[in-house]
Amino acid sequence: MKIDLLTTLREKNPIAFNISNFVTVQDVANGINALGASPIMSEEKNEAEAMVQMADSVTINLGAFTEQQLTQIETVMTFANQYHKPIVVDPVAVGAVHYRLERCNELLDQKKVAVIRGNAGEIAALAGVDWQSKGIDAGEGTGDLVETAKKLANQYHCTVVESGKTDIITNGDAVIRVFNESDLFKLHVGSGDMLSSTIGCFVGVEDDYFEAAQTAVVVFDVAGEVVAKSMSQPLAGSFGPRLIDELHLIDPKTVEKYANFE
Ligand SMILES: Nc1ncnc2c1ncn2[C@@H]1O[C@H](COP(=O)(O)OP(=O)(O)O)[C@@H](O)[C@H]1O
Ligand SMILES: Cc1ncsc1CCOP(=O)(O)O
Ligand SMILES: [Mg+2]
Repeated sequence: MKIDLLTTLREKNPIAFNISNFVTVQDVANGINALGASPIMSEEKNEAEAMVQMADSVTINLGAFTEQQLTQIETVMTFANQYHKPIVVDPVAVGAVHYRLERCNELLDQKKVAVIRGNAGEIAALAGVDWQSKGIDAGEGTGDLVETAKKLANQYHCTVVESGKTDIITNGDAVIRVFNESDLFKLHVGSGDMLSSTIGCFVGVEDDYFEAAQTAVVVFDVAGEVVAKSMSQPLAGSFGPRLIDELHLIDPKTVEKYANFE
């Protein structure tokens, strides 16, 4: 666990190119900016090469893609592979919508990605493991969460972050479990999108994507935990802005103090 990557990130201010969704794009942009990276979003295929050339990483969120945006996504991922820029994929609701699963499988079969970050339902769907997803949420299942994440990581030779009460991070062999968590994450639509984009920020400054993902998850989860502990009641509308506040304020010593992982 390289917690000092947070200092490196704030020194380098990496450009994090995000193809986002209209639901959470502002939270994602503000979370990246607060953390210390530099967000840029685009929906225009014709500027894909320029965007990828200047970016340190690319995060692809499949939350609300259209047929036209899928063409932009394919173009961006092609340039990201060509220019050796790490790609993070957030496969929103692929466990609930077969069309999305098919498109995401095609992208993963054709392009090289650094990290896939999803909830248990999304990771299980991509790994071909039986699970009952529920819309954008994890849903229910009996599959082994660790084996499912490892299977997908080995399927695409990448790092997988399977988020949940315990976040599971694996490169297909080693496994890190992060126990920091807060129920308030579930109250805030966009928590997963923000986690994926946070991972995008860290893979932009660290070539060991397994390490980068670990630090991103711990920083993000500890930030959420610190905010939740400061709130006397679960205020759904306040958690998001306070999480962005904490992503700006949190320092490596606080992360070190509260980090709970194995
Ligand atoms: N049941 C839970 N209890 C506490 N924290 C959770 C729970 N599920 C997810 N989280 C946290 O919420 C954040 C977003 O993860 P998740 O909700 O799984 O993604 P998504 O929003 O894409 O479904 C992660 O930091 C994760 O640790
Ligand atoms: C509600 C919704 N619909 C399409 S994308 C989206 C946001 C999903 O955000 P998260 O997966 O972080 O909860
Ligand atoms: Mg999600």
